[in-house]
Amino acid sequence: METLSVLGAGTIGSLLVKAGLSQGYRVVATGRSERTLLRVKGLGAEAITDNASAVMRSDLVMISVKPQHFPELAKSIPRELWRGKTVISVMAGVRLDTLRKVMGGAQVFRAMPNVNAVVNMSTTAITGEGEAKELVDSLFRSLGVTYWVSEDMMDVWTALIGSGPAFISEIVDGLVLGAVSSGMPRDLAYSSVLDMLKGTAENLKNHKGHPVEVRDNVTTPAGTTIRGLKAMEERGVKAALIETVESSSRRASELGKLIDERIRRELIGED
Ligand SMILES: NC(=O)C1=CN([C@@H]2O[C@H](COP(=O)(O)OP(=O)(O)OC[C@H]3O[C@@H](n4cnc5c(N)ncnc54)[C@H](OP(=O)(O)O)[C@@H]3O)[C@@H](O)[C@H]2O)C=CC1
Ligand SMILES: O=C(O)[C@@H]1CCC=N1
Repeated sequence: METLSVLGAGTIGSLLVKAGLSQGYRVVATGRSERTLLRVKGLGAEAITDNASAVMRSDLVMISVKPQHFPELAKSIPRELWRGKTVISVMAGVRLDTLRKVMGGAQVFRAMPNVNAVVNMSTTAITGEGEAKELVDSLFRSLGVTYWVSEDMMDVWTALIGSGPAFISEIVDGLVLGAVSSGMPRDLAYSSVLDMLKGTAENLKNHKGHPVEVRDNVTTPAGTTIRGLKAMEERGVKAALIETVESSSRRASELGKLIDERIRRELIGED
């Protein structure tokens, strides 16, 4: 049985632990706090604090600490331990080039799943090269669907798909509040808006054309929809959504640069 380690078994790391277990790996997970360790133990993984030992014992290593914690994590693992390992980072922004600087001799991939992995509906982008490609793909397929993309798509993917569930949740909350404000009980509004969201996604997928065509099919002249659309235009909802993704994507590349600079300075000794 092969061993997979998950360094940083938090929100996403725990889902990676579940994926590893479901694929038949022996899983070693790391964390700092008792709470994190207890949670992954409950999932059926071995839980430890020693990252170096976890890497040493595994064939496949997933890195799921926050990007800001990566330099500290990297410092705690002797470089020679990475040789021959397959490593998958899910950290936002941190580039393959930066990871390879730290993990010379490893086969390195980046993946960007989303929290919908909790219901096996993650939409995961993966980038990287090497013979482990199929193995990496099948791990993430156990959490939903996968797309292989070039690395220059990863920052915008992180914004659109990684952070996307937060943006959609915010929109859902706004719609529900609108219904409550118009007299509908909250529970009814919430459950019906989720069904409508699912139905709209299926409808758009089936339609295959541009989403504005579906919008126009709903919009009766002088009817109800056009009044709502006008309010959206007046409040700049579309512009706000464009800026949401742009801004979030800029942050991903900013994080990537910051971590790269820290790795160069603190681990490679470059100025
Ligand atoms: N949340 C999301 O929807 C997504 C997140 N990501 C990426 O996943 C990564 C993790 O995010 P998320 O799961 O939300 O964050 P969490 O804070 O939930 O998880 C990070 C975990 O890392 C652990 N950790 C930190 N430093 C160390 C260390 N030195 N050794 C061992 N464990 C350590 C923390 O342990 P402890 O709690 O014990 O301190 C924590 O459990 C990020 O890089 C993020 O960019 C990617 C896609 C989606
Ligand atoms: O907010 C973040 O930085 C992470 C990356 C994608 C989702 N959550």
